[in-house]
Amino acid sequence: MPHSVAAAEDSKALVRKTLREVLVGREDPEGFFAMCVSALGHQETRSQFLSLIQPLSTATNSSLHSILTSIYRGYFSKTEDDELELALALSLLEMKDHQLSTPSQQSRLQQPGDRPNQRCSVQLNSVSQPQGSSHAQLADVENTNSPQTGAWVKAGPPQTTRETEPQKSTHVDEYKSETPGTSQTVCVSRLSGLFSKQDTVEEGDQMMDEGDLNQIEKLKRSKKRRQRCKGAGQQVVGLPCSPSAPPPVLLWLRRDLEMSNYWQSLSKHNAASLIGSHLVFLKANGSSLRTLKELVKETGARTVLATALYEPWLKDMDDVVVSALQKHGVECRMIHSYCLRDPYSVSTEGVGLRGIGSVSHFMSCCRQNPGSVLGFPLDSPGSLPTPAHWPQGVSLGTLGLARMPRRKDGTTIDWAANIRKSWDFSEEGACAQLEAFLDWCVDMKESGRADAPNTSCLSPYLHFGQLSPRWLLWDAKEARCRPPKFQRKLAWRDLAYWQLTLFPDLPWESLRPPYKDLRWSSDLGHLKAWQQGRTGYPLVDAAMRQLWLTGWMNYMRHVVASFLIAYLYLPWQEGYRWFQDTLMDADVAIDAMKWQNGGMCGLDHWNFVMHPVDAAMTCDPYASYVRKWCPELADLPDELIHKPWKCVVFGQTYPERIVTDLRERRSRSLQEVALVRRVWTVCGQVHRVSEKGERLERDYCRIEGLPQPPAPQGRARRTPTSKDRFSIVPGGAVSSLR
Ligand SMILES: Cc1cc2nc3c(=O)[nH]c(=O)nc-3n(C[C@H](O)[C@H](O)[C@H](O)COP(=O)(O)OP(=O)(O)OC[C@H]3O[C@@H](n4cnc5c(N)ncnc54)[C@H](O)[C@@H]3O)c2cc1C
Repeated sequence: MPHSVAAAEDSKALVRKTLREVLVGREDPEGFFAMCVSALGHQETRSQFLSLIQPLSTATNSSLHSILTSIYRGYFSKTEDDELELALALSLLEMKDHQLSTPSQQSRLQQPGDRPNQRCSVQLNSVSQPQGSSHAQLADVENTNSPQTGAWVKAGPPQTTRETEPQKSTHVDEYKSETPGTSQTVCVSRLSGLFSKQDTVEEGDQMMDEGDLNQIEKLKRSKKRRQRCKGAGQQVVGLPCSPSAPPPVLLWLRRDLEMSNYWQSLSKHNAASLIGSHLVFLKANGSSLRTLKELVKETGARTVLATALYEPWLKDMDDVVVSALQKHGVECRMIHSYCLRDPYSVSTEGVGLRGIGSVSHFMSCCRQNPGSVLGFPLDSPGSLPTPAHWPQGVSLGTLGLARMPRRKDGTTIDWAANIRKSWDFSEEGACAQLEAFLDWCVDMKESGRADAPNTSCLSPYLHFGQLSPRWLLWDAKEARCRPPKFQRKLAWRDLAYWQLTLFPDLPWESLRPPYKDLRWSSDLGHLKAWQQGRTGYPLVDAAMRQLWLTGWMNYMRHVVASFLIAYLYLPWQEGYRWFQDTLMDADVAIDAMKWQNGGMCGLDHWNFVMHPVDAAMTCDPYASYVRKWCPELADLPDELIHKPWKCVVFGQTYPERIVTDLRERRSRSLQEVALVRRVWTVCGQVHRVSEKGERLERDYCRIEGLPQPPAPQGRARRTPTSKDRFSIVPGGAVSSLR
């Protein structure tokens, strides 16, 4: 089936599926209509919507049918200005039919920075990834009936739909050695690996970092480190395996996947071009394996080096490609770089499972079972040789990574404009940020303040690969910036990936089964208000607006997560998805681990809740943060700005609070948690809490093939009580009470 026809079918299937959600009350009519406009486009919606909803015109569903009809009529009979307003209203609705398997590419909604008269309707084209089973992913690679679900999008809003980057995707870049006498090599790495200094080649006892392609800045200031590397007998290498590197190639594997953030990264720094080479983009039409095989054939490569991916479903996919290549006599070697350690190599042996989920436990595991040593980072090559033959590539634009939504008049909505202003995506930008951080990190105070840059702000660069964790760790050590603390933070990162390898459902399912029984709210209005920074609580709103406008938020992630879960009772998965859609550093494993912990169902769940007002006293005591992101409150005096309801006429300048009974809500939330922790039912049997933890642990071990835990000792984790302080700001990243 031609691709466009398949995509149209996918869109229609999605529409039908969402219609079923409307029927069972899980999606509302406006949301459904918005999704239709986005998925089908204006023309198609105009011509087909009424026939799509025709089955509802029976007596049972007639009221729903008439609601949908009136939305349709209203929408298509509006003038341009009215339409913008309506589109805005529609855009505020979120899809319920999330594709949880991956960071969704949800629609961007109306945001604080948008002026009403800029509102407009859009046609969105983003496409969600397939549901996250490894089979699905493999199917995608192999082009066997991939459940690529087609556009899921919504109409809408003004500057909407930010297609976020899902997991580090399956980009592939390749290098071919043309040097006579050396083995022909294809280097396959993730995009993040491509630009980073992080790829590590292990040879015997040695760990060697693949040099980054354009670490010019780094090269200038890393003599000391280079000497140390050489002094330690390490071999300094540029690109893996071959001194004569082949052309870097980026092979785009996922059909239809839009990844604007990657696009921005790529367009900003085609690293290879700075050192005498350039990046060749290849688009795999349906099967990455086929394209890769063709490239191997074309280049005569006998070795493939690949950056390892850790998401279980992507690893499965890689395994298939590797084994297929090996069958053809191509040697494949996976290079570990995105984390400090290969999460699949971390073992609990000698440490046990008690405390699993905490970073201390994780670090003990790493210490006890060191596995391969953390090598010195190595410098990048000064230049890359030009190959005799360049593979034929396509332009970056052809990959369709950054398709912006369009208005009806055809103009583009550039939702990323503010984000571009906020970040320098180039590697130079990353290095400058790193340098700045290293300059002040010695005096770094862990204050959890929103109004001061108290952390490195490097996570997007770590995510996209302009910086590698190994270099960061090394540089931080050199700069003496409280290395143990910093090392701990990077260990958190690794811990998240370890958890994901143990529990592949981490982004979707509450890890602690009893918590699946928690009753969550489905108040879409609350969700929208939270997403848009219109909850009426200035600290929460400031953070959510910052997130929208810049793709970033730091410590405030804890505040907004607490608010969503403990005060609005919205499922943590909603927060996870929104963060995936909006964060520049959106990372499947870290994001999921943190939201699970915030939702109290993770391995290391939070023992605090950040009260949206009280937390402001410590996070933003002079209200400069709130003044910056909620300018309509800027003139309020300090003592009122975090509680504007005491003085502002609502609805005109600043939204009214969406919930006011914080104390009761918090108390109810605690009761709910206490309840599910007290009793949980499995197969009709009621288990006491005291048995639950052990049972869970044993079940996990059995499922994961881990050794059985030792007999329990010591006290069980404490259930939070209403006497707990509501707004403790723990120092640095959150740790448990343990
Ligand atoms: C609800 C929630 C969702 C989150 N989602 C993400 C996410 O999608 N991607 C992401 O990178 N971080 C996430 N974090 C963790 C943390 O907030 C960010 O890593 C941090 O704010 C990034 O800022 P920084 O680079 O200045 O961090 P720094 O404090 O300077 O730390 C340096 C690096 O260590 C790592 N790190 C720091 N804290 C943590 C942590 N608690 N867990 C894991 N790694 C950590 C990050 O890679 C970070 O860049 C989330 C936190 C919460 C509460």
